[in-house]
Amino acid sequence: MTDILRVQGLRKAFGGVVVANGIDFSLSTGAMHCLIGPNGAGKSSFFRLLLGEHAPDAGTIIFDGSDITNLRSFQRIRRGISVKFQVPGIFKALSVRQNLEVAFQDHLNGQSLNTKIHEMLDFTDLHAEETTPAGNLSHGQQQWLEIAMAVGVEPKLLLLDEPTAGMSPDETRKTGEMLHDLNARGITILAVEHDMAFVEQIARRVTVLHFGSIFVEGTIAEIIDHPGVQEIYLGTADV
Ligand SMILES: Nc1ncnc2c1ncn2[C@@H]1O[C@H](COP(=O)(O)OP(=O)(O)OP(=O)(O)O)[C@@H](O)[C@H]1O
Repeated sequence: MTDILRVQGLRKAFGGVVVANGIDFSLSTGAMHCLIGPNGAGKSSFFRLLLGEHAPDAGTIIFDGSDITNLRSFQRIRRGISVKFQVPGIFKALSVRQNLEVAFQDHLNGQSLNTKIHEMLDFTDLHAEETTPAGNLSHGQQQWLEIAMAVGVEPKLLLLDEPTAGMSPDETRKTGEMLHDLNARGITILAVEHDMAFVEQIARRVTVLHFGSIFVEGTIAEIIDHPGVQEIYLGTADV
């Protein structure tokens, strides 16, 4: 299987704070992968480096066979990277439909735009809320709308930063099913997540980030049993 993403020696510091300390990371095409690590490990910074929101001090990012290290964010998005950050990125005063229109209007128009909107309303189970202002949706529905906005443009790689934060157990389970569905449609998924039950539901492999470096990678069972991982979560590891 080919790698959709290959990161080598990625480094970034803000003054004395090193957020990426020579990250080497690969992601197979079609993977469902989780990135975990204690608070401040550098997970969100890693996403911002992948998306081009931070310029790295060193290292390379190869996406889908091309070096994208020096591309701007919009160019990376155009090549097929889509992201949903933790902070909701929906327009709360606009209706569900209008949010989807805003997300897709640069890529689709006319009947194809309408078809895609209906497909995404089905996918999120939000048909009944088509004209509801997005701010009136439940927390889970807002997150699903944003996932739909991120995937309607048919990305190759979807980055999700804590997609289930603040969700009820039911909403979390449903989100896991939606991600499996997207993965089955061919979208590679990399998610930052704290909820280990959710990690278990979606991830085939897990990478642990600690102090801006890859600490260990393995199956969920290997990660849960890894004594070093337990230590870094307890804050006693000397890495
Ligand atoms: N723009 C910035 N300038 C200075 N320091 C930053 C900047 N962005 C992040 N940091 C610092 O880098 C470290 C890593 O932050 P980051 O948000 O990437 O971690 P995280 O693993 O996503 O944490 P959490 O799980 O709490 O979201 C933190 O100490 C943070 O304060």
